[in-house]
Amino acid sequence: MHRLVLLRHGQSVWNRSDLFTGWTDVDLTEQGVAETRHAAGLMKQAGFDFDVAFTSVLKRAIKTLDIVLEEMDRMWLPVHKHWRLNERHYGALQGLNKTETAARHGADQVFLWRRSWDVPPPPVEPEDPCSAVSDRRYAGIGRANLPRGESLKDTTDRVIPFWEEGICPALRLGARVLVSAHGNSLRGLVKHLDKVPDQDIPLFEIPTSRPLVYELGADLVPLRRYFLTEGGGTEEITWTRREDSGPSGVVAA
Ligand SMILES: O=C(O)[C@@H](CO)OP(=O)(O)O
Repeated sequence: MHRLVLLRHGQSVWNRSDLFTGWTDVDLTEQGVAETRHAAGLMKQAGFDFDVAFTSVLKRAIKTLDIVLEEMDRMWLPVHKHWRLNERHYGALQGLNKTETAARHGADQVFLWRRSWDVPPPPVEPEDPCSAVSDRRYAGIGRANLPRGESLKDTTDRVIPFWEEGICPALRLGARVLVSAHGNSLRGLVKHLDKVPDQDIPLFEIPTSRPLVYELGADLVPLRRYFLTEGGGTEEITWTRREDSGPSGVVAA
């Protein structure tokens, strides 16, 4: 059995202010730091340990990982940072208030932008300060490959190559893996791992700093998935058939 823990970063300054964040590099709030320390405590209490960690190139996920490794006295572990684990690029929505945007464009449109599988947000222009074009950390990617606004599908399509080439080899070697990333890069990974139908993924949310544990079989097929809870407890995720979504329809209970 292989164990993988997926951790969405703690509350960020822009989570607190209800702003579309995406690739904007914002910090954790005090609450985000506290809830991350708490998450580390839950993992320690459950007897978890890690051999390698992966994170994005955004400081809210990096700091979340640093806090966990410090709390678990594992600051010496190898850490790999990769832009493919970044949050979904929110295009021209980055920096806008989510509630005000819903008032302007309608709640249905904003729900499509935020939670649909394949509707991208309006793209950002390369000259816009929200664009990643002039950001040195993305210099090696090539302008043509830099996202200007991603749907969840686009995000998943760029996360999965790193999952397959960066993370799976470590799991196959027997490493216990921690991934500190973002709501949508992790939702995309969950969709891929559990083959969640497109119409059901909008219903699945990952709270900030709540360890999501996957137990994977020898072929890295998920056997069990659960959130860690207080006192070493677990909250199982069971993908159950949903009546109105056809034979393949599943939804997280
Ligand atoms: O703003 C963002 O980048 C994300 C995560 O906070 O928001 P959403 O909940 O819309 O996916």
